[in-house]
Amino acid sequence: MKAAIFDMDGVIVDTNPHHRLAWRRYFERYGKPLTDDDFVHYVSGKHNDDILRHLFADRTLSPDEARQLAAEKESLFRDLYRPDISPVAGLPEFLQKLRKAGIRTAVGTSAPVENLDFVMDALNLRSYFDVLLDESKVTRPKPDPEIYQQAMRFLGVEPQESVIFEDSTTGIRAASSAGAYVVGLATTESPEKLLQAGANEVVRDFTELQVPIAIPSWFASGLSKLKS
Ligand SMILES: O=P(O)(O)OC[C@H]1O[C@@H](O)[C@H](O)[C@@H](O)[C@@H]1O
Repeated sequence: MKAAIFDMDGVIVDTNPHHRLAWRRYFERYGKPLTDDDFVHYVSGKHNDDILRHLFADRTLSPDEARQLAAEKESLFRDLYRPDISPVAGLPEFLQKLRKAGIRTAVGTSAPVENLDFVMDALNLRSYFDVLLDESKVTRPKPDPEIYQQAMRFLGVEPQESVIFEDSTTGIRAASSAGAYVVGLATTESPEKLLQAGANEVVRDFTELQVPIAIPSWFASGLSKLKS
């Protein structure tokens, strides 16, 4: 493993209960209910354009209208989440170990840059990442693999050298099509759903994970000679 790439919502921060509340209030404003099932199907891990297309299924929004509506919702979300902001359990310690082990790191989120900045700055996490990619850096949102392919390109690693951490079935499909090893975090959806979507393994949070220690190749080959 040379690189660890993280989704943000549901992986770095367990924001989905607050996103659900913000979207629910927002949907109600426009006369539509949002059930928990709807949230998982049409919202979690999706790009705002896709979410708004579901909300306003009866008309086409202009790009300007969509941008303004998304900005309104995200500002409501940040206000709701600000008092509760905290990292997913074990994440800061896990990031410190990755740094020590020389593993390159990135974030790939469908959220706008305002949300990414809000999380990085409030939790003081910026220095742990080599690359931060928000929605504006891609033309095709998840489940398309573009954001993860870009992250690997920036980090200079191959898919088989990368581990991606994701919590939504939409994000897991993106990560798995990018060809990486996928760890599902069961913050938002059930472990069964994450495995079905293509996760290679599922954990509850980062306290369950070990950082592999890099063994120099000369030492590893010496070890295998000793064994044989
Ligand atoms: O790609 P990520 O980090 O899971 O972000 C997805 C989130 O992006 C946000 O902008 C949406 O409003 C959320 O509802 C959505 O879940």
